[in-house]
Amino acid sequence: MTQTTTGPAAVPRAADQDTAISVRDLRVSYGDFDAVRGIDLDVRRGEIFALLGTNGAGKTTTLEVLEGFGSRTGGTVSVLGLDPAVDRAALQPRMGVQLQEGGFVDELTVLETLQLWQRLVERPDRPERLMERFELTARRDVGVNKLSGGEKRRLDLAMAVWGSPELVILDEPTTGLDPESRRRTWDAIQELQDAGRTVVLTTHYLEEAEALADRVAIMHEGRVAVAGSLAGIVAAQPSGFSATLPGDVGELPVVGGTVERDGDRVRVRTEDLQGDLTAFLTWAADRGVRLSDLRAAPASLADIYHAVRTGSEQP
Ligand SMILES: Nc1ncnc2c1ncn2[C@@H]1O[C@H](COP(=O)(O)OP(=O)(O)OP(=O)(O)O)[C@@H](O)[C@H]1O
Repeated sequence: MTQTTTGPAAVPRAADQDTAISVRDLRVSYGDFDAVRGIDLDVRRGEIFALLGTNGAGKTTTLEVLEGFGSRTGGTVSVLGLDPAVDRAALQPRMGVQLQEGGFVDELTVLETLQLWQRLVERPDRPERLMERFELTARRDVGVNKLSGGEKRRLDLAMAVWGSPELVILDEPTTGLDPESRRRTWDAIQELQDAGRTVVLTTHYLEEAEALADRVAIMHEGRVAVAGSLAGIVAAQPSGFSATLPGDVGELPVVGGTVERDGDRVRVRTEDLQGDLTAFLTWAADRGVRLSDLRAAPASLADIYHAVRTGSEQP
């Protein structure tokens, strides 16, 4: 299916010292299917921004527009002060990109691939440094078509961070990596930020976003459902407590939050943790109900993601 496009809808906003990416009302349609349905995004310079979301939410489509590979149906997009649909050539030296599936020349070895990259990319760097950084030195003379999935992912990442560009866009950088390689990739992403670079990444691993991202956006069905700093979006969500009941205890107390029951396990999500927990404990004490495994906890990113996925968090 081909993308429908009416070209850039408007001139992007002027470059802002603090803003790396600004997206307003971005829309992308494939034929009559609306993959991205009017999203706004702001990525600040020097931050790590994670785009999360369900399968088919529109993350890759959005990244492709930012990278200048995908065309949009509507909206304005500014990347490092430029419109990627118009200024891709000017952006290329300033931006490193890792696509979801890298394309290599099968006939080349790892070293030859990086040497070719050295000739193509305007930012200076050395194949040896990148092979060392991404544990590919032992595979330097191996054809890229013989690499494992994880090794290919690391080679792809090496090419994206080549010469430490101003902005790095990574589409699922750690998918298929073993835990140790994932950890090293996180270190490499963190190093980019320490050097003042901006990183935008997509991931299905919530712990990855929690470990790395300053701010996140969760997409669902072409829209941004939730966006902000991790601390901010978690604080805006109801907390919860859970406990296991000893058996049949009759009617549970009425509390302000939502009560879910699964066998003897009861879970309450509430805006008023102290009030509802007090009511629950008072009810248990009055009836001599002995609760076990009682836990109170703030909302987690997983809770928020679940709420987005199940539609209880509407955009
Ligand atoms: N070239 C295309 N033609 C038609 N539909 C497409 C095309 N590319 C993507 N889509 C559809 O657009 C929607 C968004 O796809 P996209 O790849 O952006 O999602 P995603 O959030 O990256 O998903 P995932 O997490 O599964 O990688 C999906 O429903 C997908 O099938």
